[in-house]
Amino acid sequence: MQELDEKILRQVIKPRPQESFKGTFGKVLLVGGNHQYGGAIIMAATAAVYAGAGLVTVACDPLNVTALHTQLPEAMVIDFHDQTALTKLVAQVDTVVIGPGLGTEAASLAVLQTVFAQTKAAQTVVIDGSAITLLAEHRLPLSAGQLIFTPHQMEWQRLSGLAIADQTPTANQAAQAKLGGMVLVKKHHTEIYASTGSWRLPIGSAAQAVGGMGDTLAGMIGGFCAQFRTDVTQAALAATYAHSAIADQLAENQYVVLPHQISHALPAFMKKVAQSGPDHQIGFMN
Ligand SMILES: NC(=O)C1=CN([C@@H]2O[C@H](COP(=O)(O)OP(=O)(O)OC[C@H]3O[C@@H](n4cnc5c(N)ncnc54)[C@H](OP(=O)(O)O)[C@@H]3O)[C@@H](O)[C@H]2O)[C@@H](O)CC1
Ligand SMILES: Nc1ncnc2c1ncn2[C@@H]1O[C@H](COP(=O)(O)OP(=O)(O)O)[C@@H](O)[C@H]1O
Ligand SMILES: [Mg+2]
Repeated sequence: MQELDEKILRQVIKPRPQESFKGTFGKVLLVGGNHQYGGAIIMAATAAVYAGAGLVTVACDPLNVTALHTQLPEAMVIDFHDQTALTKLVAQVDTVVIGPGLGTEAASLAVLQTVFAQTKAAQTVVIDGSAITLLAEHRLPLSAGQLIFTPHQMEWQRLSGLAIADQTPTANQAAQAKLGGMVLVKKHHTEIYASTGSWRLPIGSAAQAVGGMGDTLAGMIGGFCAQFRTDVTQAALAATYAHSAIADQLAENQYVVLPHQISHALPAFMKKVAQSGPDHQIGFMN
């Protein structure tokens, strides 16, 4: 297992080409946010927008639209119960993030089935939160897209069948091989498994143990994969590293770090990375 380090940031986050427009930087659809968990999809969408995705659309329960637009007017929105609109939109995006606050009721399952059935091999699909729990409960046919699973340890237990105590690197790698795609087992020192290797995140702290922290990571991964799509694995690794690197910088002066603070810090952090040389310590606050 390789230690992930700061180099991954510079490998992925480059100065933007000036000959460009919003379409150059990718289209992301985020699906989730039922009646109970509107905050989750707002945090995920905020992360995708602040990470630099060119166009961001949210498919959620219409109850959350006013709250979403109050925080994030940059995002477009559709009702996730509208199967026709959802199907049409899935076909138009590069990346789908599904699961933050999706819930596990019948309507949530129908939404997940539509997204899985409509996504194609060229698309990246980030599967988080309730989508992982639903998948573990219902054993659905998987999406044809490039899959990135982002379970916390209990979600990984549900999906892989490995009890938390048995989630060793060897067992996790074998479970990833069976599942396909990329798997981030989120915890203190998150582990990432892909068919091309495995990585351990050596940074991050208990200041991040706040609801919504994973929703924010899922949105960041979506934003990075859509924008830096030449290598989706590298993009997901860079997003994971950036999420905790920003949290560590904020935690120098804060007892807890709120998920939205990571998103709000992203543009300045990414600017520093894009203009930094190989020996430069990246600190967006200094
Ligand atoms: N503001 C919002 O709208 C928010 C909405 N959210 C949305 O809620 C949905 C449900 O997601 P969820 O993660 O909250 O619940 P679930 O999947 O039942 O897992 C919790 C169970 O697993 C256990 N557990 C063991 N190890 C663990 C570990 N390392 N990390 C975490 N848990 C661990 C844990 O143990 P316990 O805490 O009880 O000791 C408990 O028994 C999902 O869609 C998500 O996006 C949230 O993001 C919050 C903010
Ligand atoms: N003690 C900790 N040390 C480092 N990272 C942590 C710690 N606690 C939580 N995190 C990080 O916070 C995120 C939590 O994800 P998740 O449980 O899905 O949150 P939520 O669903 O509430 O958004 C993960 O990225 C995890 O690695
Ligand atoms: Mg989560």
